[in-house]
Amino acid sequence: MSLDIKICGLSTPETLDAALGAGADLVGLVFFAKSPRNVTLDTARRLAARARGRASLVALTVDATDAELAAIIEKVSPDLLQLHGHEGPERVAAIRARFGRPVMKAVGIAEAADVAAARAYEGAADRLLLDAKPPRGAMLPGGNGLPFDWSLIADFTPAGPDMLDGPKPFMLSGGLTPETVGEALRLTRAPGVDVSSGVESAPGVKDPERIVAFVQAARAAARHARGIATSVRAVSRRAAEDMKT
Ligand SMILES: O=C(O)c1ccccc1N[C@@H]1O[C@H](COP(=O)(O)O)[C@@H](O)[C@H]1O
Repeated sequence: MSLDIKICGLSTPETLDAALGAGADLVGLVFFAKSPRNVTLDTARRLAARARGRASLVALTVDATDAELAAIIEKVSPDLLQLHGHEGPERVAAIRARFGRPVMKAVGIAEAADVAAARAYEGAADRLLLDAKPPRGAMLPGGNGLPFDWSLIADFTPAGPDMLDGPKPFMLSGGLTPETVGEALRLTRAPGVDVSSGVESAPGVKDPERIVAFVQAARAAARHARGIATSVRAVSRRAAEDMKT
């Protein structure tokens, strides 16, 4: 099954182990001082060593300087850089070229124009993260536990029998929870999902049970979608064969 699941904002060995044990594909560490999930470089280095080879390690930064990114790469060696600030397409492309790591650019979505604006990053970033826009005056540009109107991105993944087998151009985030991720996947057919607040008992405090519940709910929804895609593929094949005879 090719759904990618990312658990973000992990800051302790216990909760990292819960995510890895549940089968998360990506685990995220936050490098942003204002966040309750912020980790120091030393903590990050220890967590990275624990996760290496078991899941892709993501370093989340917000308008980081080259010097800050260089320090993260030297100490933590993440597999993917998540850029969650105001980085424009040129800055994203420059970071990707300079540091030689894949880059996922987060784009806030509140209306159709934001979806169009996200397309501007498609050549510069390896992947997009379609997230809710932060509310006015919010301290954090993400990790606010707020969903956006998923119907805005209903066309981002092409419908059809191959919808789960193609490249993974984006992940969906913003207020996802174990209770809502199935519906989010059904409506958006997103090839990846990312969660932080929705698997916490308090801001910055991850709940191992909710992490497991989230991964299980997302996998169940993906299996269901896979079943539908397989049926569609079989029907298409039969129709094509009927046309030949
Ligand atoms: O989690 C944070 O503290 C954070 C800080 C700064 C930028 C982004 C942050 N989190 C990311 O936001 C999305 C959505 O999170 P949530 O599930 O709505 O809480 C996710 O990618 C987090 O990694």
